[in-house]
Amino acid sequence: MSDARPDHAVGEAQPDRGAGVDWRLYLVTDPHLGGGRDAVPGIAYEAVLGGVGVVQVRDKEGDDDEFATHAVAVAEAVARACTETGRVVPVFVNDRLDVARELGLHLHVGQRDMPFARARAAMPDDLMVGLSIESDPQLAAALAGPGPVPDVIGVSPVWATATKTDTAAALGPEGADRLARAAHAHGSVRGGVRAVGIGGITPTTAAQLAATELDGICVVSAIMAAPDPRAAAAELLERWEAGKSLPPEREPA
Ligand SMILES: Cc1ncc(COP(=O)(O)OP(=O)(O)O)c(N)n1
Ligand SMILES: Cc1nc(C(=O)O)sc1CCOP(=O)(O)O
Ligand SMILES: [Mg+2]
Repeated sequence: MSDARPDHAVGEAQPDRGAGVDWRLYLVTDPHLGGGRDAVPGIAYEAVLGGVGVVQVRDKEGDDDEFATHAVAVAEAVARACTETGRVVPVFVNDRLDVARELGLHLHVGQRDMPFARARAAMPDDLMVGLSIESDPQLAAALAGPGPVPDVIGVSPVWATATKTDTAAALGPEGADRLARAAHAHGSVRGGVRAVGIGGITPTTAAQLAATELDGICVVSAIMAAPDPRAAAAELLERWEAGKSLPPEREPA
């Protein structure tokens, strides 16, 4: 599992919106695991101080107005942490296109939400749209063109998780690596389509993914349910980085 990346300078057809984003550690929020909706902004703030580089606001309950109020609170907390750290941390909205548009936030959709092409067409050009990918055929379809491709894919799930039980079959590190390679090889975005793995990622499993071509790991419970979200984020990042610095596994002779 090498780090080699193709050169995408030729044939670029889509803005590289994901450039400059620190994809290594992506937090998806959850109001229940976090101890209630009101606790989520504080957790997101702490998580960014601990090293989270991307945040997605996910809350399946409530109407769009309630969700928007919640998303504003989370985005403001992330902005405060960015001011303190000098970093730029993009905020995605899970599922809700109208809220993302209204608030000027990025959007993540899944295979059972609205079609990606519809979401992309409705979103402003400067905002990212992410898509969940559960299989090779789904990725092939997402990259087939001729329309825009996702700015980032959530490779899902890497492992089974109690946080979301209606997932596709677990891909494992090998499957996640295969999908990340295919996303990176896509030629219409200069840096390739970014890929983060989601599902069952903990400090223990994070290091196993560092050897893949994923750009990062995406977690819910490992940060939302942690007693100290800042320390949890820092530990996840440390495990990811430690895994990156291990020598590559030798091919059998
Ligand atoms: C980064 C990322 N990847 C995958 C998902 C899952 O999206 P989806 O399949 O639409 O499921 P819900 O999160 O909407 O329940 C995600 N949210 N983020
Ligand atoms: C939000 C989400 N989507 C998944 C998918 O497979 O599409 S798994 C998941 C939850 C991941 O939670 P945890 O980090 O606690 O395992
Ligand atoms: Mg969804």
